[in-house]
Amino acid sequence: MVDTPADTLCEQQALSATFPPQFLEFLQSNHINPNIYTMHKKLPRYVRIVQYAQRTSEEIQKLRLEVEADAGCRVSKVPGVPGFLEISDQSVSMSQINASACGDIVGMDVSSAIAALALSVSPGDNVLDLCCAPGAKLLFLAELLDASGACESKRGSVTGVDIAAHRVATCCKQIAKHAGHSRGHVRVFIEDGTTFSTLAPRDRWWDPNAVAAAAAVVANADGEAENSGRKPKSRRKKVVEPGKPWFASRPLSNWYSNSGTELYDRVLVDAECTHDGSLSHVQKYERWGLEKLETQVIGDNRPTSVPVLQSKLLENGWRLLKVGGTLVYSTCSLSRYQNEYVVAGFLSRHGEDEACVEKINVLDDIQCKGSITADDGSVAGGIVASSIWMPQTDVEWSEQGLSDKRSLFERMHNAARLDPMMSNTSGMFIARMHKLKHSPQQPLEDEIVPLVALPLSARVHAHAHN
Ligand SMILES: C[S@@+](CC[C@H](N)C(=O)[O-])C[C@H]1O[C@@H](n2cnc3c(N)ncnc32)[C@H](O)[C@@H]1O
Repeated sequence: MVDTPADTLCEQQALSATFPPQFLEFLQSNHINPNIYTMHKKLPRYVRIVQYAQRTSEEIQKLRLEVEADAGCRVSKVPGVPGFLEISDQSVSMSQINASACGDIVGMDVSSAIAALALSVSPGDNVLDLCCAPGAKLLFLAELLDASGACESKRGSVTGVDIAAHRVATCCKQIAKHAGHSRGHVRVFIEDGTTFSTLAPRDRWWDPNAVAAAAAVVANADGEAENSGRKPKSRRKKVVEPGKPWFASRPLSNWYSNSGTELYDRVLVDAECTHDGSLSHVQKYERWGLEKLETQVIGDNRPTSVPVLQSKLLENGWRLLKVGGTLVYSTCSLSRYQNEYVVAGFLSRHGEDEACVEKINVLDDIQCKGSITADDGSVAGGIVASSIWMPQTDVEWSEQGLSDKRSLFERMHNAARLDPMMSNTSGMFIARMHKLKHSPQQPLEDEIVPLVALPLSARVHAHAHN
């Protein structure tokens, strides 16, 4: 069904009436188009097929048809994004799909998949996920690593870090439920990603004979890791404690008794943000009470404190990355203060000989594969990325006070935005960075800031309403 301009206008007016004024002001001061929230019902729902690489094409086709029958609408594969299905009707609930209850599929937006795929995980990589909970990307990365042949090469690991204990508990539960074979590579820490310093597991730590033992590790509902049966009772239960990792696999925990010597090959900084681009996140507040949008999304002066946190997470992720390695910085915010200005601040501390923002090849692949086509030949859409934000004219550069900073924006032109108004996905910013050499010296704590802070007037305003 095609919307008329009158439909769209009504939706926009309804939005202005429903969102709390402070949230609308936050959108305005962050240059975020409020109309993105009219897209939620128009976008498809995306799901990921768990353990995709281990399934035959016949099994995948059978699963797709089962999901289609339960959903009662068209379900198609997403071109260029292996293992993802698109359910054409966003209002379909996961609870009505049997494959979800059986753990064969999990809900995950394609924008998140693109952020993880942008890392280009290769066989044997040691991957660090610095803001990992509740674990959607971590699980996907573990599967990608497994599918890349980690099992055969006996190398590779995924290390998750998150500061929020309750979210790590959910992450551990997800690993226990869905990671299957790939859990043999995973460990998770409750720690502050801005100071996390544990190095990657040593090369060739992994013993295929121990995979069965890894399967005996489960996480209970409180986020406690248990080893079933084998150890004396006194040692059986390990509560996940700050500073101590929860191991999804015994071989990895055996390794941990030795100290790490390696930096990471791949680092994902899927940073804490105001989640304003995640349409499903904002949608949840319709059930929880829209007034909570103010306290939880923009309360505690978050619009100004979060970009500083993001800059510190990015800086620490970079410190832990090998020369020759790849770091992906992503957020599900569409605020330039949390995206372009954070990356520009980072590039101002790391010269062209140290850091280069690379093309996100997977986006090209997805976009060139074009529209999503169902088996019946009908076209459902297609994923389209937008360029980063930057002033367009000389006047705009000087108005923004960025005339002498152009080169920083030019250096990041390969980063991308997924804007729900045109991307056919939820909102996401993705920058993929290649490390050319180590920094001669680490920046001082108070130097680690975004290039531009939220203007004072907007800051005072957000603060005055708290
Ligand atoms: C956007 S969410 C991450 C989503 C996750 N990557 C996924 O795909 O499921 C951001 C996460 O950052 C975590 N976080 C916030 N501050 C942090 C810090 N200082 N160190 C590590 N994690 C932090 C939050 O607890 C939250 O789980």
